[in-house]
Amino acid sequence: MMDRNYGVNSEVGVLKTVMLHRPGGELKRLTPKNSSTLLFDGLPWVERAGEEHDAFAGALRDRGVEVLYVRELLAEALAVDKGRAAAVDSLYNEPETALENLVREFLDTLAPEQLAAVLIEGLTKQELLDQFPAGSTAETSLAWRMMRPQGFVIAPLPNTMFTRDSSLWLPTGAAVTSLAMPARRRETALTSVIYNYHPRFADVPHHYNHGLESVEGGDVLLIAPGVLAIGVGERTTAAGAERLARKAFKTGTVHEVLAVPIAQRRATMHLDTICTMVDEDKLVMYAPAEHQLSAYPLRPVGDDIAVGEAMPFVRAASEASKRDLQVIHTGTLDRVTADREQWDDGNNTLALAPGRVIAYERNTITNEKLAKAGVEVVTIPGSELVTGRGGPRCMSCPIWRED
Ligand SMILES: NC(=[NH2+])NCCC[C@H](N)C(=O)O
Repeated sequence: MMDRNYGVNSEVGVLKTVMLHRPGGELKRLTPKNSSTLLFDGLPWVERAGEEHDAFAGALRDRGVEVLYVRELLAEALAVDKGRAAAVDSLYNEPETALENLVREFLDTLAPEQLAAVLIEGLTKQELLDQFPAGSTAETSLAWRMMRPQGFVIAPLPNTMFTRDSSLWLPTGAAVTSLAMPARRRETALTSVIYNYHPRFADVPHHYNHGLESVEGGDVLLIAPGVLAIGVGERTTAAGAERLARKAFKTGTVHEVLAVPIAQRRATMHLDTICTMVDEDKLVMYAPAEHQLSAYPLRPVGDDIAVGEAMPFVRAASEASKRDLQVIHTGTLDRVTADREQWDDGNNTLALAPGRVIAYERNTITNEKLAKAGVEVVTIPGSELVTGRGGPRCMSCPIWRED
């Protein structure tokens, strides 16, 4: 690890480099009609969301973290011919149609930055007609003919700001994940383009890919060096967790994986909506989960794996990490505050270093409890960002942490 500037071996090691996406035009696509399909619980005020996100990035930079942006990395990867071809090809899985040809022709006219914007923000029929009046060449396409002007020729990706989910990093390299929800699947195609074609990542080994069983980064917690916890629920399947575990064991850097069944509900879509590590021996957790969560320990045995008996999660995590883990509860013990602050991502913290986390300012009770437990809490605003149901951990993909 010495001379590499990537790799993540714990949730709390000093954060050096992180990938974010500043939300923009793709959020302007959200309407009351499409927001739930696009996985938002409200319609964010887009400009304010951008400002809140800048405060998040600023809090990271002020503490010495290098912030990389998806849009810029993508544009740089699209400047590579093969990267551009892969990105455009990822839009289609059928043989050519008149509409596809038209879109391809239009995309060919775009500079890398513009192409990156369209791939994230999407493109409507009307926008295509305005920018590329040759639209009539698609008259032989039924899809084109029947599409309303506001219909999407390229669907927007409003969840791009949750960079946690479409890839994750192990000590030895990156794993592009396989997203479960149709509204998000294309995000991983773009993440792949970045990791495959951006010169910064040229030498990085890949440990998963987006064609495999579904796994989302929000479900994967590196609770201690060499120990992964993987939530199995709405977004990550048991088969996905098993596949990732096997691949992680092959890297030689992970020696235990805890597969943690979680309820298949929106409020608990990922393991990191239920708990996150705030220090080497502390985690913040939705109180009812402490006694409900269980874990199946997986260990490598030669080329295969052994699956142990399910046991209480906190005990399994303490044993695997050889630490007596202390649980700090979200909100208060009455279910109302706990449910509210869990829903608003009170336990979705991002560790900057052991005992130092970024959290939404709105979850005042949880933040107070963290402070009382000796955790330094750096707060950021999130009134608009929270409408997408994700907090500081979901909005960040650590690429490099110190060991
Ligand atoms: N790691 C996370 N908890 N990510 C939150 C993702 C939120 C996003 N709107 C979704 O439903 O997919």
